[in-house]
Amino acid sequence: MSTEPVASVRLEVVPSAELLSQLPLIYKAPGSLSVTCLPHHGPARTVAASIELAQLGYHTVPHLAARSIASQAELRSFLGQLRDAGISELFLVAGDRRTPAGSYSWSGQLLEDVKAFSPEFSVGIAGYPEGHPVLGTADLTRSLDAKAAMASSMVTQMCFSADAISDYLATLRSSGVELPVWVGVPGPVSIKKLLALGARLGVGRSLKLARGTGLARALWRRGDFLHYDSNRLIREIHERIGHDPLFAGFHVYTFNNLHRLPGMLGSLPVRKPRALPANPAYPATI
Ligand SMILES: NC(=O)C1=CN([C@@H]2O[C@H](COP(=O)(O)OP(=O)(O)OC[C@H]3O[C@@H](n4cnc5c(N)ncnc54)[C@H](O)[C@@H]3O)[C@@H](O)[C@H]2O)C=CC1
Ligand SMILES: Nc1nc(=O)c2c([nH]1)NC[C@@H]1CN(c3ccc(C(=O)N[C@@H](CCC(=O)O)C(=O)O)cc3)CN21
Repeated sequence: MSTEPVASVRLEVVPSAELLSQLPLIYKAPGSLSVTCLPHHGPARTVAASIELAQLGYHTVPHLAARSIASQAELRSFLGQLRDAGISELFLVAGDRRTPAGSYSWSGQLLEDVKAFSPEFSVGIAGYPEGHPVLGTADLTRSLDAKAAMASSMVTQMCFSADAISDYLATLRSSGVELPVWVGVPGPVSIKKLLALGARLGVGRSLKLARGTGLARALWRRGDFLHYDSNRLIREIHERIGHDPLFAGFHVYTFNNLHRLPGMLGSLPVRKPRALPANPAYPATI
């Protein structure tokens, strides 16, 4: 019998009208989804889309960006709507809004209120295997120390290095953080978009690293400089940390580039569903 570990997968999607009609065609419920909260969208859009996706039967994890939440009253209202839709897990992050919309300026503050108002939610927080372009290591460590005890899991920022992720898990463990880690990897996306978004989101260091390693090799082997295929990176990460008890699975940043997802999901080293439905979906479901 193979001792090869299997992984779970979760897709990160951006809320949009097309998503709700197109996603079910290629990724079947009850797969897991993580729904972004971008500054120019605002949290109400994330909440509304998450509720619709949950109603379609997905395990849905809305992002709540602290700096985009206007007030405690707004937070209570969002939590009530999400709970009523059967949603039980959130991802809390500071968010990229330059000026906070209300009194929440970082995710620890938001986490405290979520736990005070609706302790039944489990909460994921962000992790940075390669640091953050603006926040220093001391800031990140302080923030993690403050949040870890209230959190149930971590999602890592997009990263192209299996070594960096493996080292990060070791650092977490040595600092006593034992949260299950969803490892954030890019999905199949055009190189142009990846570079543009990466620079804006602050994953420049990772991208620079990737040019010399996994990214460049993957592109070269495929003879395809237009699209990035993260299967190789995923395999490398899986080989390195697939057996680690802290490894929760892959969090795939899809950027809603759905048409290339089937090929990627089909080749992931993921947990297969126990019983295949009559018209099998891609096996990348939990
Ligand atoms: N990893 C991801 O998926 C996402 C990451 N982000 C980025 O991550 C940053 C940090 O988010 P968390 O890990 O939740 O950090 P956090 O909320 O735990 O904050 C860590 C420290 O950085 C400070 N800080 C956070 N955002 C700041 C900002 N925009 N300007 C000035 N100081 C700030 C906080 O006051 C705190 O001292 C966001 O601001 C954003 O750049 C945003 C959305 C998603
Ligand atoms: N700093 C930071 N902020 C984030 O929001 C973020 C991260 N990092 N790291 C990982 C993921 C990736 N995220 C993103 C960011 C942008 C798009 C995106 O598609 N942006 C489009 C606009 C989409 C729209 O308006 O509907 C763009 O062209 O900017 C998707 C996911 C969210 N997450």
